[in-house]
Amino acid sequence: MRADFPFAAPGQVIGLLGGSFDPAHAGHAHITREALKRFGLDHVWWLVSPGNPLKASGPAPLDKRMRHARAVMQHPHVTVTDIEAKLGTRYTAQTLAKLVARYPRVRFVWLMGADNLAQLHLWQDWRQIMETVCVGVLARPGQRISARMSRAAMLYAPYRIPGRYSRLLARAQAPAWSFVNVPMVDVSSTAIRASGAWTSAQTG
Ligand SMILES: Nc1ncnc2c1ncn2[C@@H]1O[C@H](COP(=O)(O)OP(=O)(O)OP(=O)(O)O)[C@@H](O)[C@H]1O
Ligand SMILES: O=C(O)c1ccc[n+]([C@@H]2O[C@H](COP(=O)([O-])O)[C@@H](O)[C@H]2O)c1
Repeated sequence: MRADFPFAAPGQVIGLLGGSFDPAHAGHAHITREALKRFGLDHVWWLVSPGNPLKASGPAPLDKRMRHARAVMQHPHVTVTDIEAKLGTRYTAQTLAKLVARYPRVRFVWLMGADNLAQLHLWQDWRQIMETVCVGVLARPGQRISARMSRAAMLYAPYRIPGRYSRLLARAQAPAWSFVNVPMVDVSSTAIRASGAWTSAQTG
């Protein structure tokens, strides 16, 4: 295994939080800490995306986003990575296929905020994602209803693990997903960008 890919021991359960992180903020850090606890994860890897395939405008340079993400998320069980740039993937289904092949004895759980569950049916090969890994969804302000009524939530309703049993997700067989009603932090990258603070930020 190449040294620039993070280490994971056989049998470990790794949560993957993909995002633009343009910029990373307290909401990302909060759901990551909650995910570690609520889904019984050993570790979380942040996948700082080369660029969301559904977003028209490109994000800030990857190295700037990585530096800032590392400053925001300092936790012994969290690693900030640019794995997708290294793998040459942008679509989550492709990323997961490559990670599963590269780490055959590791269990991956895809993590996302409720807004992403509401949109999941627009992602490339989204059903393949649901069939490949377990999915942990964390509440986000204003998104509870759209997430619960989403196409993904409806179609995969029989495979939902109730939030009170969310720790079972780590050992479940895909398809399986769980929505947890964690306390919410009302922060977004959009709002930070709109404030101008990120454009002028010199991180690192
Ligand atoms: N405050 C939050 N509460 C819950 N989930 C969040 C929050 N902020 C981000 N997330 C989740 O983190 C992941 C990465 O988010 P992303 O980097 O797009 O941040 P964002 O604040 O949603 O950005 P933008 O405003 O540019 O869309 C997504 O799954 C998103 O749902
Ligand atoms: O695979 C797709 O079609 C796809 C479409 C939209 C978003 N994603 C992924 O979803 C994650 C969150 O994206 P974002 O930009 O909302 O932070 C990030 O890992 C993206 O690569 C993936």
